[in-house]
Amino acid sequence: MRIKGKNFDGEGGEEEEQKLVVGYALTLKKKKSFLQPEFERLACKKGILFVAIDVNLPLSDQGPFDIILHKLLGKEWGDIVEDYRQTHPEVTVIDPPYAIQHLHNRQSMLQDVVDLNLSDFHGRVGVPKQMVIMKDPLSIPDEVAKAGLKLPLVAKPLVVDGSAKSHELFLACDWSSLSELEPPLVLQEFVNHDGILFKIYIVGDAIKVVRRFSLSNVNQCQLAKVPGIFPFPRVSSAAASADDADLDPRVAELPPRPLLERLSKELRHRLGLRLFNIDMIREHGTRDIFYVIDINYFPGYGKMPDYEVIFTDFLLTFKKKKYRAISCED
Ligand SMILES: Nc1ncnc2c1ncn2[C@@H]1O[C@H](COP(=O)(O)OP(=O)(O)OP(=O)(O)O)[C@@H](O)[C@H]1O
Ligand SMILES: O=P(O)(O)O[C@H]1[C@H](OP(=O)(O)O)[C@@H](OP(=O)(O)O)[C@@H](O)[C@@H](O)[C@@H]1OP(=O)(O)O
Ligand SMILES: [Mg+2]
Ligand SMILES: [Mg+2]
Repeated sequence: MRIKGKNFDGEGGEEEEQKLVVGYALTLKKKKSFLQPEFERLACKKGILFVAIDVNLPLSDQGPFDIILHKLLGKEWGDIVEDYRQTHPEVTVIDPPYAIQHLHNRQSMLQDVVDLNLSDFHGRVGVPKQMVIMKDPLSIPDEVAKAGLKLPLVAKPLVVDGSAKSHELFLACDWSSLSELEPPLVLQEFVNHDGILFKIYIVGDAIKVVRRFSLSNVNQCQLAKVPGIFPFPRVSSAAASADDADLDPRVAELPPRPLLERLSKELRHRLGLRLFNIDMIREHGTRDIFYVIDINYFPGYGKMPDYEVIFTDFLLTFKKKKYRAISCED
């Protein structure tokens, strides 16, 4: 007998609380950073139960789930999730593998920002001039010159597959060194941005923006003095936030809220994704010229302030009238 969201067994009057069951398929690293004890506790209090998916067992034999969250490498896993999505329309799979795939290529990931053409809405949002090099490193200087790109350039592996190598970036400061780079890659003009980057986290309809430290400006004089290609560290994914740093207010000023809302909403729809973040920089010497340089699927939400509450609220929007006899201790 079901009464007002409770399930009674009819005999001893035992109550079974309704649970929202969230199956997750995440790497160990991601599980550790995302499923922090405080988050799990809060979610549990709100009736959300996280269940680990065993990737060695058929997905359909597990559950039942209300929601599936996933971020694992490889096409094989993507195919399994896509197949499950097709055959289990009653389960909310966050997000569709084909939509996530779009962010695995550094060229296609920024295409929607270009198409969006946000040129006069509380500021301008574009992407740095960039080109793709598929092969033949020796031809890079010529190709770059033909495309009209200016030095310095940021060289990024074309494919982002979650591996450490796909995050190995280089700053290329002179023409001849360009041939030392390893295609396939994206070459992107380096945009001076006073060393500060805005990470815009999206969780469904929610938006949270934080400041992170980034690369310092590079001037033409420095360029002439230091020819070559230089690897650079993953400065902006460090946990250290620049939110409390003593910054020039013109540099620290967050991008206008209406612009962030419009950009996030558009990208959510165009990408067909609910969980991602956008790396955005403000061009040095301007107040409202912004560039999107990177978009990441299911980023490090553990570093997002208030992520526990924001994520719990997001999951609760999928709450369905289902009653299950699973307790948080199971
Ligand atoms: N076009 C650019 N102009 C200036 N700085 C840039 C540019 N592209 C990248 N950077 C700097 O390099 C960092 C890494 O670049 P990017 O975010 O594209 O790499 P990633 O490996 O995808 O990083 P993430 O860890 O966020 O996934 C940026 O956070 C920023 O500090
Ligand atoms: O390492 P963290 O948990 O912080 O998350 C990072 C995440 O790594 P993980 O998914 O393996 O955890 C990265 O994913 P891949 O591109 O390598 O797939 C990428 O999204 C980064 O941008 C995230 O850092 P953030 O941009 O949010 O600071
Ligand atoms: Mg980035
Ligand atoms: Mg990235």
